[in-house]
Amino acid sequence: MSTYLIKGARVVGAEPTDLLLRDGVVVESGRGLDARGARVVDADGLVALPGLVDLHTHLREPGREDAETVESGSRAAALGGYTAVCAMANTSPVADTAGVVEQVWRLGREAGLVDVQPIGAVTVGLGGERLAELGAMADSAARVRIFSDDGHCVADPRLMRRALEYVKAFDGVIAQHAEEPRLTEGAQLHEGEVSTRLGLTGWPAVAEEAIIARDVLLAEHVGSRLHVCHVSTAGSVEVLRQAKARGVRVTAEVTPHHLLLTDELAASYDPVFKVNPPLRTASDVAALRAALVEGIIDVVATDHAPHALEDKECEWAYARPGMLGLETALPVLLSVLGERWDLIAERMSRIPARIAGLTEHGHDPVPGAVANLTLVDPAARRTVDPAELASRSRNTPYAGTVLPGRIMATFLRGEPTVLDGKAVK
Ligand SMILES: NC(=O)N[C@@H](CC(=O)O)C(=O)O
Ligand SMILES: [Zn+2]
Ligand SMILES: [Zn+2]
Repeated sequence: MSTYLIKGARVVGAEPTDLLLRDGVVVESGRGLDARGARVVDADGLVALPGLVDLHTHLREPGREDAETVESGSRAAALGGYTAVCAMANTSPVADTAGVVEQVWRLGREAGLVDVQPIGAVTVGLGGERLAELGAMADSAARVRIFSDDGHCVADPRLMRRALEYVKAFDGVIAQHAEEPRLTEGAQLHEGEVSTRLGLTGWPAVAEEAIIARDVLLAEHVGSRLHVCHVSTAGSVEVLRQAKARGVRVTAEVTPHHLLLTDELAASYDPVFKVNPPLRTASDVAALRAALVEGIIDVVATDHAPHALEDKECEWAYARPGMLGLETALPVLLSVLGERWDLIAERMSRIPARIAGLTEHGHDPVPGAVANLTLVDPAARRTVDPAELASRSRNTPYAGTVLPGRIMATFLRGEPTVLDGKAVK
């Protein structure tokens, strides 16, 4: 294993210090450390953060390797400053057995760019009718702890209750895609002024809020952990606020795009802005930002959703929903929050690592910690160019946008996955 000396990094924004990485661990910190044969990484002006952890990534393998693979998605993640990602189960075949989650887990190990933690499906084939083999997935080599039918809502309250009860045995969590399907049939974008103006069927905020309200009550009733995926409305924030005040074991995530973009973009009819849940209004965006700062929303998760060209470059109504996120998440958060490094570390690394039970992740790079970290240049500004992305897909909503911050290096267990802003393999 190699030894690296990172010179002059501001750990979570503090005064510059050197960090010595050896045998996968941060072994020493302080000013003017002796290189002693270590490879030196100049981090002058850079901020060191604990490696980012994404609770919600679509890697598309197995099944849609044309859109993304475990390897290409892992590379995109490393370039985005991530050291761990949780891979959603809506692959083909669905990750609803020990065999499939172990396959994804093994592909992640082979790629070796980030830790890939598979999420297991809640129901067989995401069909919403029968519980999948949750226990077998938990006991597998992949040690699954998060279960989700993401892409679909576990709409049946009895199944949702049973899933919540089942995962208690191994401190698992159900991550719900909160969408009452009967309220979103044929929906094309957020139900509001813009949908009325365009004459398109809307996806009402209440379809999300009604499921969150039901699920926090179910989680409270059975004493289980619930995680709410991609929260997108001001009303959802209020439901979560009340549940948390009562002590319900609920956590929630928001995506970078729901913190920055609004439904006005749908008026362009450019399917790159089609996503589920849909982009909402400016007042929802403001409420989500405030909730993230306050902690009503616990984490930022990308919902990185790569899609092949033919699934995106078509008419709005036929386009698949979803947008890329891994390579732009931190720059978007910097533009939304500014250089609030401790808050960023909390929402993008420490808390997501805790929710996922990834004990090696989410620790600040200080002596004794596993050397999972990323180095960010906060002074850099970059124009997003889809052609430069490591993802196999091109569906970023930020093409041509100038965003602050650049990830200059990422280390996974002391080995660089990104150096000088480029992937090392
Ligand atoms: N977010 C999306 O619009 N799409 C996701 C599914 C999902 O996260 O619900 C996908 O798998 O493409
Ligand atoms: Zn979803
Ligand atoms: Zn998703």
